[in-house]
Amino acid sequence: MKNNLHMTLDNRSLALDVGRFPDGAVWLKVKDSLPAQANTLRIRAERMQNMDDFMLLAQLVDAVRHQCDVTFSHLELPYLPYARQDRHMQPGDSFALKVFAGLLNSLNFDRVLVLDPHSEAAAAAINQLVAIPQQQCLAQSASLMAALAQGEMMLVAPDAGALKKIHGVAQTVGATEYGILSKQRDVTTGALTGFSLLAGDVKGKNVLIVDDLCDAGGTFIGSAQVLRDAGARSVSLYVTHGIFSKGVEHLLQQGIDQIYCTTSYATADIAQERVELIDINTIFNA
Ligand SMILES: O=P(O)(O)OC[C@H]1O[C@@H](O)[C@H](O)[C@@H]1O
Repeated sequence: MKNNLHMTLDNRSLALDVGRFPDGAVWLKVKDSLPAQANTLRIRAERMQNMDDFMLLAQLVDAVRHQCDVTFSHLELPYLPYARQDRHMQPGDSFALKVFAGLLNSLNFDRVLVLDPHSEAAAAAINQLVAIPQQQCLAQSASLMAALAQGEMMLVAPDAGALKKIHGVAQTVGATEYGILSKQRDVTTGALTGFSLLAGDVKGKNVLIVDDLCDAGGTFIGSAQVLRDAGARSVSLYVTHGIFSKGVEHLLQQGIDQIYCTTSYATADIAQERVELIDINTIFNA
């Protein structure tokens, strides 16, 4: 079983072992000896996806605090699971982010650092949340920053959610204008319709669509079509969280020229000439 947890106590890294019992329950062990006291516990929980991952985190917190009096506990959670289920969307649906936040809050972290959460609901639901903003993540790509700083690319927000953040990105890269698209999603079926360019002259421009995450990619394939119809020369995509549930080729073959994303969820194996990964270590260390 792969271990996605990393921990330090007062900057000393401690080795962990994880596994699964025959009944399916997961187990975790801190292999190095724990001190009786420490000032700061830091845990990085990478690619958290399911309750096994959460149980391992909870077990790690319990194992450490059982033997060690810790003054401050910080969690780095690059990808926030359930972030998109940020309200009761339909009758019968659960507000999954709130349910998950309740579990996370029970671990009593003094700080929970999350990269570019999907919406403001995350900060409302999770205690002590520190959101690392989209622009701070994007800014760790030297090639992207150079292209944007030289005015070689025009920023585009693909929908209302992304529009809330694009201003911060524009300020960081010194862009004076950006394009705005709109789309509609049927929350029952997930189907996307009604792509349109609301603002921005993209004719002859290299554009960069900026959003928090890419899942199946429909948002960006639809957006790329509209942007190309409006005369865009090339269409690149930046997302903080690359789920790419239909693969990156699905996007690269349907109107997206270049993809940039962090390693909050995406793994190294998708990197290629047209896919640049931004290491989350550089973001957390910035
Ligand atoms: O179109 P796909 O990639 O499936 O979904 C990604 C979009 O769905 C939204 O929640 C995200 O913020 C993004 O705009």
